[in-house]
Amino acid sequence: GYPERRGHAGPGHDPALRDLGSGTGGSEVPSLEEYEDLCSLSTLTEDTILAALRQRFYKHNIYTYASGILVAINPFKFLPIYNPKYVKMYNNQPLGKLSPHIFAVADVAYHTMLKKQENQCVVISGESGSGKTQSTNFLIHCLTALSQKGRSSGVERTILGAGPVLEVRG
Ligand SMILES: Nc1ncnc2c1ncn2[C@@H]1O[C@H](COP(=O)(O)OP(=O)(O)OP(=O)(O)O)[C@@H](O)[C@H]1O
Repeated sequence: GYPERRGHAGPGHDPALRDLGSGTGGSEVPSLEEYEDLCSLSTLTEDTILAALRQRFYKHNIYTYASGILVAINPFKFLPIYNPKYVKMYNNQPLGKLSPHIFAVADVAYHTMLKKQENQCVVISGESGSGKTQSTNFLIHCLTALSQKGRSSGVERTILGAGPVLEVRG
């Protein structure tokens, strides 16, 4: 499990990341039924999983963990959760300590690579239009931001530029 996993998240946790982009100004009381990790659900059925994801999505929390897997629901609109502040916030944090986020996955892959000196792999799957390319871009953005070299060498632009070519080639 996660070293500092919160599991069932109640009100008052991690105020910096609660209900991002919901426009409620934080005045809305978070529901006790809001789970950041689907493994914390007491009853695990398709219905309870979808209900938990739906409830989070309505509050603009598009990311939810299923243990070490990140479930992302395409919001089809801009959410202000990808700026450098968030790269910094997730830097060197154990998975599950902060709210679920694609930057948390990137950060864990990056730091595990450094620690173990082994290549890491992030598998992104989903149906067409679900946000795989966008998620890949966010991952690369975070990885290059975490790497000092990435910032000066323009490697993010180079990798992102290669994406469409690779997609065309299947
Ligand atoms: N996290 C996100 N925030 C905002 N918009 C998003 C996000 N993820 C996806 N989108 C929107 O959804 C659209 C489709 O996403 P994307 O192209 O990443 O899907 P895909 O899974 O790669 O699709 P395909 O398999 O057809 O290539 C994007 O152009 C973008 O407008």
